[in-house]
Amino acid sequence: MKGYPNGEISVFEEETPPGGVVLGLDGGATSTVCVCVSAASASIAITGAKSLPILSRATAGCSNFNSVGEASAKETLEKVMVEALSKAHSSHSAVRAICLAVSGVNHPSDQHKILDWFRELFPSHVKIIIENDAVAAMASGTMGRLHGCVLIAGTGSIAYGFTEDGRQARAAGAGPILGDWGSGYGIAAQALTAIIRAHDGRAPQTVLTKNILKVLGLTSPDEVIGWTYADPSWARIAALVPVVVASAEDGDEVADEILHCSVRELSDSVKAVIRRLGLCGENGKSPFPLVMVGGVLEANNKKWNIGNEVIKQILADYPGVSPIRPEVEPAVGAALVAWNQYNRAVRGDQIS
Ligand SMILES: Nc1ncnc2c1ncn2[C@@H]1O[C@H](COP(=O)(O)OP(=O)(O)OP(=O)(O)O)[C@@H](O)[C@H]1O
Repeated sequence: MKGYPNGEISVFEEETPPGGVVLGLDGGATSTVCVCVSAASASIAITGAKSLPILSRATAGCSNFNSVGEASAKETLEKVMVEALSKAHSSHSAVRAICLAVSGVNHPSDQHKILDWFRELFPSHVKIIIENDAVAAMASGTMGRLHGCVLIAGTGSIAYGFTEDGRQARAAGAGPILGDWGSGYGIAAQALTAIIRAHDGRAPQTVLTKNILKVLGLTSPDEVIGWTYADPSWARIAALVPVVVASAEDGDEVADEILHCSVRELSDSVKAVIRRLGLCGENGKSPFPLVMVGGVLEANNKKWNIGNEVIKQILADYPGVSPIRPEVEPAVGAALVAWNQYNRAVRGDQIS
């Protein structure tokens, strides 16, 4: 996920800030980002409550253990935390809380596994929160509050929801083989399939053929077969979505139908989560936020705006939805979750 302003990164000349630091991690299929922020409760007031002042930011590769294996995922997460701490002139002993929001965390056993990796690295009083990366995306739009729904559509897609009493539900996000047709990969895979079907005479001709061949530097649909086998990585395929959008905007019905299918899939995923959690209340109109994240939803195309079409479909059934497009990146959302938990615990201690 790209293009967030992320606020100013303060150059912290001194040692660890008084009051310690918290870490927020967003671990995705493409990259992992860790931000280090001051744990002090005054830090939000300083920034006018829009975000947290970021002391440092570090990036690394994929940390989804389903994709790269457990050893590599652990090494990546550890490396990115060490780098963020070092850039903030801080150390493990200054850490007060961490939120690791990592793709691939789908079950309590995944949370236990990752907790086992890091429990010994930090003092025992450090609060370590392990969540799916959708949690970071949600929190990036709500100042760390976990209530409402988040829809992510980048290379992959997932809808995730949270009730105020802590229940969670998700829909889609099972990967391209298990039908995430609303994702960037899903859209592009359908477009490539449409080219092959048209070439065979099994489906109508489409301008997608000319447009995609041009972008890939190929001359015949037969060559598309070799192109996909050469490197079937999800992000490489998903990168073709802008060609599908441009073809639809030029009036191609096949491309247009693929985008409509994506809108249906994405809005159906959100609606399923809303229904299962009862987020819309008994009258169906209770207000709740819907955070929208990812390249497929964020793009501001000439005519075809997938994000806006998804919002329209959801509002038609659930008028209480307030769409939010976050101004900070998901790693900052993860830091807000850790910051909130830590400061809530500190306030609790002060009261008791
Ligand atoms: N103008 C556009 N309109 C629609 N989609 C676009 C546009 N530009 C880029 N995209 C798509 O956005 C997707 C990438 O989004 P993003 O960068 O959020 O994904 P990612 O972070 O790599 O994936 P994930 O969130 O699944 O880890 C790709 O499918 C890309 O083709």
